[in-house]
Amino acid sequence: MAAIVVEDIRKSYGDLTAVDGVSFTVAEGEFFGILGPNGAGKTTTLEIVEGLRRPDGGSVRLLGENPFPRNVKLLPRVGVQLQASAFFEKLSAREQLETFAALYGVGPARAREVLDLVGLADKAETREDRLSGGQRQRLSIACALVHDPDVVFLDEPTAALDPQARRNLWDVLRAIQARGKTIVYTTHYLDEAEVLCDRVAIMDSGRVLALDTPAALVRGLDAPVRVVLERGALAAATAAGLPGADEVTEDDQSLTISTRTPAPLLSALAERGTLDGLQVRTATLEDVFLHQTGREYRA
Ligand SMILES: Nc1ncnc2c1ncn2[C@@H]1O[C@H](COP(=O)(O)OP(=O)(O)OP(=O)(O)O)[C@@H](O)[C@H]1O
Repeated sequence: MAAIVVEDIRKSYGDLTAVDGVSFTVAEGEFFGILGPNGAGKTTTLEIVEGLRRPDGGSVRLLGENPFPRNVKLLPRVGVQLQASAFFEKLSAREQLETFAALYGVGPARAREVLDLVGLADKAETREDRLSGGQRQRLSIACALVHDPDVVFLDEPTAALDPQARRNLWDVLRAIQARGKTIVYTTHYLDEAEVLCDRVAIMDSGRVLALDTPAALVRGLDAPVRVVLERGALAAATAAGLPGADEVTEDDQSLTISTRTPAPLLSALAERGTLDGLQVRTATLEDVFLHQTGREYRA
């Protein structure tokens, strides 16, 4: 069953069209990513689906309900983490969560449980303003989960985190999905969405340019595999003569062989003993973005 059905939603702010006819469906238990550069319309789309904004046109069904205007039937079933989180002043992580739990009519035991889930059990008694950026981000996700909602919305949960904190948070997000939750999240990190999401919608200028599993989007490009060698490992002319080599390019650092048949090329390179430092690169979601828009992806 679909957890979310979005049909042709639109939203303008004055002359600016922020969301320009967006449609998608999210299945129950799915990890769905809305991706795109800054200003693509991700947050506006998410806020409309959450019921925080009224669309100018189109329709949204969230767990079978219309989320706007504020639909109280949905509140116990939906968890929302906003881009800018607000906490109660001077409370510890545990007290924050117990307060949120109480607002939802949930007992304090649940606060402990979600602290564990987001990996903050050892910070339970630390005041929110003394947590690191990554820990605060995890606390705000815990607040969105405290009432055990079925659908969780996260707006850029990994923005502004260092790489290690980002990866820790990935484990948290995977643990949430493993509990059967539907997750809808926005990000401008395409590499991250590629590893986390079941399906992604790539947005730009208020529209969905592409929507599918990351693997299907990349496969659909039918892009060659690039085999990268250190410069000097092989002469360009020799590389061009190898079986499977379609195109050879060189720069100061490396020699790149494009191929659509990597197996014979890699065995020819192995026979020559040139595998040291070799890298094999396949297309990524950034290439999908380039293909769709004709411009490089800039988060
Ligand atoms: N309340 C508002 N009033 C006027 N313009 C807005 C408002 N909110 C968003 N916009 C504009 O609408 C466009 C889409 O914004 P939105 O926040 O939805 O994009 P986004 O993809 O989430 O970007 P970001 O990653 O920067 O949050 C942007 O050009 C933004 O400046």
